[in-house]
Order: sequence, then C-alpha cells, then structure tokens
Amino acid sequence: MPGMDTDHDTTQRTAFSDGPLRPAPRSACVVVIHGESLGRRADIGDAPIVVGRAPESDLSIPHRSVSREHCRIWRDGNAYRIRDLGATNGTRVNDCRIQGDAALADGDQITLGECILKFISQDSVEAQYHEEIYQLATHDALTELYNRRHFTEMADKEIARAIRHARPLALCILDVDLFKPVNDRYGHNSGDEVLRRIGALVRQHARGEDLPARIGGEEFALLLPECDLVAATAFAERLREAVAAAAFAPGGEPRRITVSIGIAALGFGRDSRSTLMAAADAALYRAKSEGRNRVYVDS
Ligand SMILES: Nc1nc2c(ncn2[C@@H]2O[C@H](COP(=O)(O)OP(=O)(O)OP(=O)(O)O)[C@@H](O)[C@H]2O)c(=O)[nH]1
Repeated sequence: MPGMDTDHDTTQRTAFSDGPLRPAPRSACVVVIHGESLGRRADIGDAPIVVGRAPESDLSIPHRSVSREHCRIWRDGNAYRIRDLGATNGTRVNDCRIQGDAALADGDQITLGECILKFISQDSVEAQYHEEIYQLATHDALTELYNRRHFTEMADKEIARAIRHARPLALCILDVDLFKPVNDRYGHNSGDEVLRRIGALVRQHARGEDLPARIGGEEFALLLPECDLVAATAFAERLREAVAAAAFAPGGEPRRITVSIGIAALGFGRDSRSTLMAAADAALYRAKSEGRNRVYVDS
C-alpha cells in the first residue's frame, strides 16, 4: 500500500523480557477464608508468625481440628515459607501435605484441619479487599475503635500472653456519665457525636500496644498490656480529666460531659477475661454510685 513501508519494519515494538526477578513484597498476609475465625488476618513482617489454636498464636484459630501450634510462616529473603509444626493432621498447601518446609506463592491455599487460609502478597488488590472486610468486621463504625467481638478475641490472647510471660496487664472500663439526658435533650445524632469525640480521646490517650474498644452503647474498654494498677490508674485519671476538660456542644449548646472508669489488673482471682471484666465492672459501679466523674480501682 502506498505510504506503507513494507520493506522495513518501522513499527515500534515493546521489548519484553523476563526482567529482573520481582522481589517478594516486604510484607504479606494470610487470611482465613473458610471455617472458624473467617476473615481473620495475620501480617507476615520481619518476624515469623505461628498459626494455631493457642490464644497467644499470632493467628489464633480456636477450632478443635487445629493444633495449638499448627504451622509457622516466615519471610526468607525474597520468598515466603511455611513449616508444619508437627500437627497430627498435618498442613496442606494447595491440597498437598507438606513435608518439612515449603515455599508459598500468592494465592496459595493452606489447609489446617477444617480451616483454610489464603496466602496473599501485600500488594495484591485482593489483600486490600480483605483488609476492608477485616476493618468492617473488627471495628465499631461510629468511633472506629475495635468492636466488642474483636476486643474479646484480642483480650483473650493478651491475657494468655501476659500470664504465660508473667507480665502485668490492666483493664479499664469507661462509661459516659448521665448520657441518657444528653440523648433525650439533643437527640440521638448529637449523642453519637459525643460518643465519637470520646472515642477519639480514648484513642489519643492509648499507646500503640493498648487495645481501645467500644464494647457497648456508651461503654468503652481499654486493655493495657505491660501496665500495673498504679500505671493504669494514672492513665485513667489523665483520660478522665481530658474528657471533663473537653469542650462538648451537643445541639450547639456547651455541655460538660464526664466519664467514670473502673480498673482491674491481672492477679489472683483475676486471671481470665470474664473475672477481669467483672472486677473492672464492679469498680465502675462504685465510681458511678459514689458520684461519677471518677476512677475506681478494683480492691
Ligand atoms: N446516641 C447514642 N446513644 C446510645 C447509643 N447506645 C446507647 N445509647 C444510649 O445511652 C444511654 C445510656 O443510659 P443509661 O444506661 O440509663 O445511663 P446514663 O444516663 O449514662 O447514666 P449513668 O450511666 O448512670 O451515669 C441510653 O439512653 C441509650 O439509649 C448509641 O450508639 N448512640
């Protein structure tokens, strides 16, 4: 055809090559996609992770078909590897029982008893999808703190870890004082705004390792690892003062909002989530009955 250079190939060609080996992403994760703990995720950073039934596992799956320490997953240079830790029913990758170590590739399915995990490279779109689902499942929509269900799971894990390593741990339960009149006077939306701000104050005061959660309507909990009663009391006092000093204006009207806080620490007769929560609740009850806007310690 006129104008077309048929003798010489002038078309620009994109040169394809295998290119350099794509390094493994710095971080990857495993997500439970079937069975108990559906949607739970564990990131695999620089430290290896253990998946198992034990509450202190990095990814804890409390199902009888999963061994206490079922398998370990770690980053090895540019790859990720998995090792079965002697589980009776073994660990399977894409339905093949592994012997010793095995390499993991994006999308691999890992079967532990009746549960299936998926290995996902951190940069995959699917990981983001799981992240969003995980956020929705574990966080309270109003305050963006952890929700009660997730708090419960994490608290069990932290308590088991603290007992195992003989470390201190404290629990604060915080309840907004006379919140019903706020709702009644200014409406539910204004009440929600107050809760959101209190949630933000709780988050601001928490350290990275603390577990802040909204566990009920106007009730918050904070689990403080590595904190004894003295340190927890100082922390709770600071938080109580910060709430009392904050400028709230529900419905545009300045109003003082306060909170009462009950505290309990791990110790004799306070060695499980239920006993710890009951003790912190009892202290909170005393704080309320003795005038509110105060911190009470379990005795
Ligand atoms: N706006 C809003 N209100 C809520 C929410 N959850 C619970 N509440 C309200 O919180 C109020 C709690 O009131 P009560 O348990 O009677 O206690 P209180 O008025 O805070 O009084 P004390 O706890 O004794 O200091 C109720 O009016 C609930 O309707 C929520 O998500 N948003």
